[in-house]
Amino acid sequence: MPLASYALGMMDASVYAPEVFARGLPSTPQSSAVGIVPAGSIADAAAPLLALQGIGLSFGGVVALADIELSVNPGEIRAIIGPNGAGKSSLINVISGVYRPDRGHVLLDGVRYGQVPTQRLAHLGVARTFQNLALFKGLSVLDNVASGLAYKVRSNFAGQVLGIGRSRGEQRDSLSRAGQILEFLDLTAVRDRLAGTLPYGLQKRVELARALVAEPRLLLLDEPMAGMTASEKSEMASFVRAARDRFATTVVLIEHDVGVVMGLSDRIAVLDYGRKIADATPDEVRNDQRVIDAYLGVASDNEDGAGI
Ligand SMILES: Nc1ncnc2c1ncn2[C@@H]1O[C@H](COP(=O)(O)OP(=O)(O)OP(=O)(O)O)[C@@H](O)[C@H]1O
Repeated sequence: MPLASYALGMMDASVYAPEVFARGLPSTPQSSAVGIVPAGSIADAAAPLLALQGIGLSFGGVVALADIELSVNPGEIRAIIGPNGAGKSSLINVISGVYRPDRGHVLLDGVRYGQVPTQRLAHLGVARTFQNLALFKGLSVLDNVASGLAYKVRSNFAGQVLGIGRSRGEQRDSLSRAGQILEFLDLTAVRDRLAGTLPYGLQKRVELARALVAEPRLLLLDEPMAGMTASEKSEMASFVRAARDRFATTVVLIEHDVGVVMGLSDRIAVLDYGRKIADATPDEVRNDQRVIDAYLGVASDNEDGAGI
């Protein structure tokens, strides 16, 4: 069985959306496929791509998020920063449908959604990477990236195993799209290597490629530069910016390296004890006394805060 078929066979192959093979994604998610609920009005052109309204989330007695409002415009690179325990991971898990908030709503293009099974997230036009690498280490780089398109495959498992009919065409399309993304992210030289044998920084870039291959409307990056060297971080920042420019993808990222965040983001939301204490441009955030007291004054004393 070809490795790509193996990867595709492990994924949800129940829904196929041929339009996503073309550049640009449909402006309305496939609500019937994912069980999302229209918010009551059709999104207008000026609406943010992502809106969080009054989000609250607690774990037992611990308030992780309190009354969070966030509005992310199409094509924006938006960072979420804050001290340890501030609520960053909780927020990205709410946006990506892993957690259902106790209060409030998440709207994508004006359409509300709640808890979404991970394999359904792609149908909303949302892709994410993970803080800890989540690649198929025993598969090639090419097959890993092609697996980012598995949710579109409509052929059945037998077709994939035998490589016949519609399945063969879908596989060819997926591998061809994966090859293009690898070229874009300067990974062609390692396309046939097993993902698990690559240096850590390259594996993080392969994860970015897998998330990008479906040209998501919203790309969520969970600490994309964690564990990287300074030069790898700056390279990754360039690729994230290039991806936004090329695919008009909106990016929301969590990142501890404040120096990288300041250089990469259009706007930055700062969390502290589950509350948003600032939401502004990098320059404004850098000079915000509340942010300095809660975070930057501390962050600049450690390695991650260098260069703010
Ligand atoms: N699954 C969970 N169960 C119980 N408490 C949790 C859970 N996840 C998060 N918390 C708590 O919610 C608060 C916010 O945590 P969260 O991980 O979202 O913060 P963070 O800003 O991502 O922190 P870090 O930078 O250390 O990753 C913390 O007090 C944390 O202990």
